[in-house]
Amino acid sequence: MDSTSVLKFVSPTIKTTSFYRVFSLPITRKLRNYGYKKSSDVVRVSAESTSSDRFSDPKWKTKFQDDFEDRFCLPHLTDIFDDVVANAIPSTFCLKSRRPVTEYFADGYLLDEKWNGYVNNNDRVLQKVIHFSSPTSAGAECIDPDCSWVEQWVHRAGPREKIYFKPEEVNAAIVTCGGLCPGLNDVIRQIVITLEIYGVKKITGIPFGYRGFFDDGIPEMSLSRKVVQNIHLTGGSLLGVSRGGPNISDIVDNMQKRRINMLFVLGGNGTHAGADAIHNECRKRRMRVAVVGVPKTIDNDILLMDKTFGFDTAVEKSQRAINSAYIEAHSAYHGIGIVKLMGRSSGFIAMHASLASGQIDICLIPEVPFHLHGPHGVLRHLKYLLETKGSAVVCVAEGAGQNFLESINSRDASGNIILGDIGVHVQQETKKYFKDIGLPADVKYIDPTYMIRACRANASDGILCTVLGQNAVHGAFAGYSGITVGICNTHYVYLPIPEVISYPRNVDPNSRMWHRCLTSTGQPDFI
Ligand SMILES: Nc1ncnc2c1ncn2[C@@H]1O[C@H](COP(=O)(O)OP(=O)(O)O)[C@@H](O)[C@H]1O
Ligand SMILES: O=P(O)(O)OC[C@H]1O[C@](O)(COP(=O)(O)O)[C@@H](O)[C@@H]1O
Ligand SMILES: [Mg+2]
Repeated sequence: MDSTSVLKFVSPTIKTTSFYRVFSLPITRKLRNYGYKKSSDVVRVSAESTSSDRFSDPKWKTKFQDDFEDRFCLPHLTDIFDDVVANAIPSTFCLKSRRPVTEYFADGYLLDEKWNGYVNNNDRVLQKVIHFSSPTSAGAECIDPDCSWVEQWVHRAGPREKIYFKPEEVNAAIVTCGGLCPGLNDVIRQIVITLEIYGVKKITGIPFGYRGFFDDGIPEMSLSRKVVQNIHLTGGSLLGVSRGGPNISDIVDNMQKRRINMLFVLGGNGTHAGADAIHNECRKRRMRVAVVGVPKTIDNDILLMDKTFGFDTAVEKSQRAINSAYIEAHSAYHGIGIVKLMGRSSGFIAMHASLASGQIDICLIPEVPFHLHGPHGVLRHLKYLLETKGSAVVCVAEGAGQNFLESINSRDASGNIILGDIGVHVQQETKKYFKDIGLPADVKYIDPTYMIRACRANASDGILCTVLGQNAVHGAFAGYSGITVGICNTHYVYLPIPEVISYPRNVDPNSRMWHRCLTSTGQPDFI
């Protein structure tokens, strides 16, 4: 396959809002997925397949930045309603006083103070903080063949001094979709508490994901600080979750019927695709509605963020399973422990859990192909480990090695491909291999998936959920819609939904983190 055909092949799946996107990270990752492992390859491929005079334009950086700014511009009620600017009011979210504040404002500021703690609409956060000097640097993400540095700014999250909804007119709803994830209750709690601080009285919980908009048999839940006060002390979602559900038009019909004008949507890529479609449908119908997402993905597979809530907890909770596998393996004669961890298409949990434990000899993730059999295969290395160390522990992400499994050819209610069980497969192949070669091996398999997912959030996720939940409400009051919240280089940001879900975020096999994992496990390439 020549380089041009690679680009042609990948381009339909990529949003090409402009030429400059060709050199941006999404394609870099996509190309790597198609066998171009080094950044140098990526740049070479890209450079060959586009006219090089683009970069000889002295203004290309400015154009790139303008394009970036356009893509990351946040949809706002003022885009479609002319009168909302005039109707914006000083924020009712008071940072400094417990008194009712509206009467103390003049032009949005407390009369006696210059500082008010609000975030200016023009505040920005730098999206990329490393200047890679060469495309061959580990994990390099280059936008041109020289790996030039171009500042890429995204919008800072937080309370604004002007708000576009009168709290007494707000009819807020919260919905949690997809699979469970530690921290869902923490986010629900913070959204409710923050809405109440703004002065909102009508807050509804939509039960069981998008399904709850449709099924009249499932009663909605009225939410208040009193109801949510202690919900973060348990895992799961107070509202329930589900996959699949009604079409967008039916959801928006239902929102209209219920007069919902602020919708907070907690979920992963699928949920966010739904949230963006709801936002667009509301615009089409000229509804004054703010739709704001909070990314929930235990797999950590959403783009542009340091991490998503629940991920830290998942890594922490994995430690018990890994340690148990280690103890079992270590205590047996020729013991092999295998642990399967979540990660449909991204191996972040497996990689981080392996790094954290220091007890893993082999970490297998979807992003890095491997052989089980053969001279360089996993099984041959396990034999070596038994002979040299006496035991071994394997951590495998659920999406790894799917090429070894017969495709089940079915999808869940949301359209996600149902994966084969790679953990069971590795266990069975390991047992068979050692039986065949006549070497005793005591193989133990642990799958802690649902025990991990159902846990309550740990302290660091608890903080992340708190900030994200609060910022979601600030974003809605600020008049944004079709946005989501995230943490970017330790700062909190708002991002347009399409930018974070254009494809799943993956572990970069050329990143320092994956290399660190390899250093820690000591595993060779299994190819
Ligand atoms: N492309 C899409 N457009 C609209 N809704 C979607 C889309 N993909 C998934 N959904 C809906 O979003 C919800 C959650 O999706 P799912 O894939 O199960 O979880 P996650 O949000 O964690 O990826 C489901 O109700 C599903 O029907
Ligand atoms: O059993 P379920 O509900 O289909 O969930 C399994 C999936 O849930 C996850 O934990 C997270 O998936 P979502 O982000 O789609 O909720 C995946 O890692 C896993 O494949
Ligand atoms: Mg998903």
